[in-house]
Amino acid sequence: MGVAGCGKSSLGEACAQRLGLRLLEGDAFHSPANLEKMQSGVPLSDADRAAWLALLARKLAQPGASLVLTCSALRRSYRDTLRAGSPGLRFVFLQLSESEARKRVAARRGHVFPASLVASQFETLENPLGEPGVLVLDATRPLSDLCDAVCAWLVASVEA
Ligand SMILES: Nc1ncnc2c1ncn2[C@@H]1O[C@H](COP(=O)(O)OP(=O)(O)OP(=O)(O)O)[C@@H](O)[C@H]1O
Ligand SMILES: O=C(O)[C@H](O)[C@@H](O)[C@H](O)[C@H](O)CO
Repeated sequence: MGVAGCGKSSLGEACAQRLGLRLLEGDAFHSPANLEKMQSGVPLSDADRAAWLALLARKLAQPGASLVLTCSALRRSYRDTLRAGSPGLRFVFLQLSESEARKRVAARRGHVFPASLVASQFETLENPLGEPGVLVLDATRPLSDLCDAVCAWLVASVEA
């Protein structure tokens, strides 16, 4: 989880590969209306995100589902929607400054999400620190370090 550009897709893919889990790209499940809204520079509202989060929660809660999901999950209530049917769910929060996020998003070409929307991501973001099952990582660390940290955390929590 985290704002646009924090590295969810990059780290999600690396972890899924390392752990032999399926990767579910949350962004692939946005409705055409949501995609169009973001593309035209309008931030999504709670109402816009509700059906998307409910769909992702259902996917996570499918029996036998063992997967890595990339999802912005910016607010506590959004994370609680995802947790509802999946009590073992863990979140990795990739923490990045607004200026670094804007730089990363602006450097991407052909992506639906414009750099002008980065500020709204930070206005919506509620830091998950202190919620159950959360690992906070500095998103500027090298990808392989981040992947090591996630895997070590997961293994430790399974063994505990
Ligand atoms: N640990 C990292 N260090 C440096 N650059 C990174 C790191 N992780 C990702 N990036 C770069 O930052 C950009 C955004 O990464 P990525 O697409 O994985 O983020 P995201 O959170 O999935 O973004 P979005 O939700 O907007 O699709 C990419 O150009 C990627 O190569
Ligand atoms: O909740 C949201 O506002 C969205 O999920 C965004 O975070 C983007 O889809 C994503 O980051 C793509 O760049």
